[in-house]
Amino acid sequence: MAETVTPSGTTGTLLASLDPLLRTWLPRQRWFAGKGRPVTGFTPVAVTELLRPDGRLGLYHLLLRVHQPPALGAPAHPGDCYQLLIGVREALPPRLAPALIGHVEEGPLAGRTVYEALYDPRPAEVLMEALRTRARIGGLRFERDPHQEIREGLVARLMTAEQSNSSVVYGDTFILKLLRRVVPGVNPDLELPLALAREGCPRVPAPTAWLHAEADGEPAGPYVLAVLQPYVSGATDGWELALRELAKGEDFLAEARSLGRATAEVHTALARALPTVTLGHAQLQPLADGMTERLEAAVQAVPALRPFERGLRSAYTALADLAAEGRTWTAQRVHGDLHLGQCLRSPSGEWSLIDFEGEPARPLAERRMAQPPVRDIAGMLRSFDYAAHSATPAAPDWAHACRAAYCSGYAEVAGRDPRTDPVLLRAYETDKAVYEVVYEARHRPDWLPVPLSAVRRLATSEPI
Ligand SMILES: Nc1ncnc2c1ncn2[C@@H]1O[C@H](COP(=O)(O)OP(=O)(O)O)[C@@H](O)[C@H]1O
Ligand SMILES: O=P(O)(O)O[C@H]1O[C@H](CO)[C@@H](O[C@H]2O[C@H](CO)[C@@H](O)[C@H](O)[C@H]2O)[C@H](O)[C@H]1O
Repeated sequence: MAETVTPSGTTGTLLASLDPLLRTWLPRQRWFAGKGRPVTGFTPVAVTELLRPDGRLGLYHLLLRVHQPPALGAPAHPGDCYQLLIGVREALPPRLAPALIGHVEEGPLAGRTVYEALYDPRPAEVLMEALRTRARIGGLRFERDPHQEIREGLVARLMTAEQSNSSVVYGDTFILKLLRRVVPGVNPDLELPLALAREGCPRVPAPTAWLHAEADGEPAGPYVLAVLQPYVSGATDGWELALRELAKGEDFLAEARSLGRATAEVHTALARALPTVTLGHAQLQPLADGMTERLEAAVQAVPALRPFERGLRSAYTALADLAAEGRTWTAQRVHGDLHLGQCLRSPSGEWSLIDFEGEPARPLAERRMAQPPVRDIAGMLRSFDYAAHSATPAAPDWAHACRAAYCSGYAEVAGRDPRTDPVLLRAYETDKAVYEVVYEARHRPDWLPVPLSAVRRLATSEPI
């Protein structure tokens, strides 16, 4: 992509002054995916001046390629591209102290303070105004659904939740998600909600506006940088709600059933909106091989898995055997990373599904592939199990009942019960549990017993 030279200075000098500050600040951010490897430099992909720094405030939009040595055993890589919004002020007021990036020592911004601009309502409102007016600034294209209105003057606040990206809420009316690690091409976080909106599916907030950056010479097309959706005000996510009911000793059957119905509504609409394919032996064998390879890598990383390896492997060979006998399955676009935390319940009891990005660590092309819908169902079944095993004492019967209610709800809408396909379901649930073992070993070792208890069950193929 051609870089946008800022009107009041050159990209080079701006970056030279930011470089030492970003090297220490960037790896500390929750959304920075390259943790554990030093940052050795930056290349600008695009730098756009959104507000010229005057005595009070300046604002830059940056797309930066971040150079790092490759992870051990990984091939050389040009570096991930990140989206940053950098504010410039003479000094930061105390309320913006957590946003500090540092003090610039040299160049045109010498003596100024730079900071993470999303913490500051004013720059966040500049973004909203650009979306509202469908602005074109440098290579940035702010787009809006012409049928949806955005009221002027909505007050912005940054969400403080632990996230892979960053979100700003505007007056309890909209939420803007800024993607942090970006790649050129269609992003399922915009693609799927737009497709669902076209189908009239009410289970996903319909995108109101979005931000693209031109990507000259990139065959995949422009970057998707941000998506604005209606904010589900007063919502509680499914994970919080499930834990709350568990703590009260209450069942979660009606909600689990309703979540099953919501998942099926989304799957049915996606199957109408986007192509479906039939998976036979030629597709299933590599899919089962991929699951086996992930298991082998997981056993290397987490030796506690070793006693179960043989039993878990049998889940994948059973799937490949069925395919070899001529069994086929339909695949379609799916959510790709569904769990209770991705389900929001409005105060009136309606469920919405959010975050269609898929597993962010996987390549875009893989995240956009058609997959058996059971993949999402397996994710939700694991989530009920997670909730039940994080309660004290663990409540396996609670999980069992929720899982059954969820499948029944799904069947009511989709016309097919996932439990009638136990081999496929077990393979996907096993793959997810193995992923979770690695995830917990890396990020939350105290939680490792939760997926390990499922591994024990799945290795002996107990039915759900
Ligand atoms: N439409 C929405 N209405 C209300 N809250 C939302 C909405 N979309 C997202 N959120 C909140 O923002 C959080 C992060 O959103 P998500 O899309 O999962 O971002 P990330 O990919 O960074 O994890 C969610 O956990 C939820 O609490
Ligand atoms: O939400 P993310 O896309 O960042 O997903 C990652 O983190 C999740 C935890 O926050 C993790 O989910 C696992 O723990 C959840 C409870 O905290 C549980 O509801 C999920 O079922 C379980 O998989 C997810 O695996 C990981 O990719």
